[in-house]
Amino acid sequence: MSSPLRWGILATGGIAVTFTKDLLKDPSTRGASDVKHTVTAAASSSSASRANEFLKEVGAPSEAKGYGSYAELVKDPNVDIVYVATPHSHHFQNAMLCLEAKKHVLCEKAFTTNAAQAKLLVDTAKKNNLFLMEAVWIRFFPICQELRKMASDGKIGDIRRVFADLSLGVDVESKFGTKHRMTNMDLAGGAMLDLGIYPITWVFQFLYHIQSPQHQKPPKVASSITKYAPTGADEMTSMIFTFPATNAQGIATTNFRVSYDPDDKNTAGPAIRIQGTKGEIQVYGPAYRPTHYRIIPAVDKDTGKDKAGFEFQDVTRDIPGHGMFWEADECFRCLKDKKLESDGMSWSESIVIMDAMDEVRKQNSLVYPEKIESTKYPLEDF
Ligand SMILES: NC(=O)C1=CN([C@@H]2O[C@H](COP(=O)(O)OP(=O)(O)OC[C@H]3O[C@@H](n4cnc5c(N)ncnc54)[C@H](OP(=O)(O)O)[C@@H]3O)[C@@H](O)[C@H]2O)C=CC1
Ligand SMILES: O=C1OC[C@@H](O)[C@H](O)[C@H]1O
Repeated sequence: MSSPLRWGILATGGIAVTFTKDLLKDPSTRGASDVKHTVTAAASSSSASRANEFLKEVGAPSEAKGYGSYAELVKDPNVDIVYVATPHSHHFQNAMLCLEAKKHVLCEKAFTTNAAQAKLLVDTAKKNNLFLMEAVWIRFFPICQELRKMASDGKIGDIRRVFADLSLGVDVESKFGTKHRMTNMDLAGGAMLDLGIYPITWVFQFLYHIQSPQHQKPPKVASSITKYAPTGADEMTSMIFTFPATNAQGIATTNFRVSYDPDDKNTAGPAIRIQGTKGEIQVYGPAYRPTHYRIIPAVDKDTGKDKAGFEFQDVTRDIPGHGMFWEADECFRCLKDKKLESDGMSWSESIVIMDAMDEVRKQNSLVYPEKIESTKYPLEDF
């Protein structure tokens, strides 16, 4: 495909601005010469003027159209793919709108509110021969690709355990209150769907994704949730995933009240530890935007002799922007190769993860309002 991929942006909130600015960066600044992106339209559910304001703010081409409804956006013949950037409560309805209008979709995380909705999106994409991907952007960071390759090449031996955390350390009452999308159950608020998806992704990258197909079995789940009493959203969630083919364990935690990095200086240590029989990979920086890793070789505990066969390494990888362009580049490449799904974030893996999060919610009686858990499409008055 030599012409640019033409993006439509559905919603104009915080992440839509960040993503679109990244998308419009010159690909050569990240060393990519095979991709081209443009923005041809954006829509805001509030007004066309908000959409036009957004297009100006992100520096979109002057011909890009601003719409006052999502329904108009998906009818635009100059849009190839839609980036869905609404709260997770709305992903199912919004992504269905796009797929039914025969548009390819990149849908923000968490994919949907439950696995049943995710399965329906996948069925609809398949039926309509469309590309669909959950926007778990870190999967496409070169640093993550490098670490997955290193681990699958056996550098740290058999991986037995992964610890991963993404916790904010905020005063929930003053920072979010009850209406913010992070705590509002009507918007599928809560730590797990918003933040927990990252530690879960780290666990899955190493204990599921890089495993051979016969080892890619859904994990057994044990979990505990503490709720934010005023709304019932989860504010502290800890999960243990045991993968049946290897018996390896992934411990994923997320928490609004304490931080993975309380002093913003990494004094607390790595946010992620990938532990193998020959050594350990430690990842620093927030789980959603890692920039730095260490590899620690293991020694034999009895003899003190090296077990690893490699030296300690401390590596920093700069990100030439926010880092969201890499997932957009993946969309371009998949479409160029006529692939409906990405190997980096496959449909089946998104569904296995949604299933695991459903199980965490079931174990802790965490239920969202019926309307946003519904698999009916379209839902009136949504
Ligand atoms: N990948 C990443 O790094 C990040 C991803 N996210 C994900 O992106 C999604 C959106 O998050 P974020 O941009 O921070 O959220 P914002 O609240 O900033 O924006 C959400 C936008 O969705 C639209 N919207 C439609 N219906 C509603 C509704 N009922 N309530 C609120 N907004 C609505 C609005 O746009 P309009 O009025 O134009 O229609 C709104 O501006 C979430 O799913 C989140 O998980 C968020 C932050 C970082
Ligand atoms: O995806 C995300 O990553 C960054 C966080 O600050 C944000 O809440 C979350 O949605």
